[in-house]
Amino acid sequence: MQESSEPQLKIGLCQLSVTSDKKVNNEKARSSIEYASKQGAKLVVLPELWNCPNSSDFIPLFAEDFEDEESASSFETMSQVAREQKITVVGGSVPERSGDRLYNTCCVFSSNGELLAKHRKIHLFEINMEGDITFHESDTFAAGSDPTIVDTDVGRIGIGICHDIRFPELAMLYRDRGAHLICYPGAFNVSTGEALWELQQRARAVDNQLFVATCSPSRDSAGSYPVWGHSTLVNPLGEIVATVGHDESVVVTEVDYSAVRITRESLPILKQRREDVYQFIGLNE
Ligand SMILES: NC(=O)CCC(=O)C(=O)O
Repeated sequence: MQESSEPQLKIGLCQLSVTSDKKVNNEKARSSIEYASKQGAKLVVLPELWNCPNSSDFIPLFAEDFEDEESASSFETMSQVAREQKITVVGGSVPERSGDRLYNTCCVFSSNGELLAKHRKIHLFEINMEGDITFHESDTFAAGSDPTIVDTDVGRIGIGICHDIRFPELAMLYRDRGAHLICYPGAFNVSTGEALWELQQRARAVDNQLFVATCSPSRDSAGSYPVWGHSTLVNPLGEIVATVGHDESVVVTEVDYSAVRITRESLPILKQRREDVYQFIGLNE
């Protein structure tokens, strides 16, 4: 197992209140990253759709073509602040425009501000709970089709966005490729959040014996989408290291990568897998 050169690091989870003013959102992201950095964080995670209300009216207007500096103020803000603060940024997600498509995209920046990776949300959120919530993310966004695993100054990180957390196969793939931390910027909703948000994080962490970090917008964010909040860090035993309620807040906490090795040595479940017994390919056909 390849361990990070820095086995202990501080991570900042920036649970931001999203407004309908992109400039304000960019400034909030900047100041929350600066704050986390002052507390010693070497890695920060921003929320899903932190620069834009989660609503089909706003998303096309706020979308950025990352190749075009003029349209990409959120992209540029993340790159700049990463470089200024010498901090790795898992940039939550922002709407990305590529040709005539929109993607829900997480950009990861190195501590010198270089774009290391771009994750386009793979599993778009679809829900129909009668009398409660209906949401069809695929009405607005196209789905990505690539897993994203990225080598940073602070270790090898797998990236998923919100609903991606419900698919254990993606987390297993990241674990197989050597990730010791999976970051899921997310915005679970209040109808599923209480029962499932923490459970999904702990399940992905405990099954794969790695850290899971999540970061959500706060409940009072603009738009009609009811956000659960509760940004959290979970360790490889499935324990909550730090979490927060639904208000705007920056959580700075510690990731101790040695916990991955210790957990895997003491409970070697990953070596006990019986792939001769369970084969999934073709199950749905
Ligand atoms: N933004 C999302 O993908 C929401 C996912 C969610 O709330 C769920 O229950 O899944």
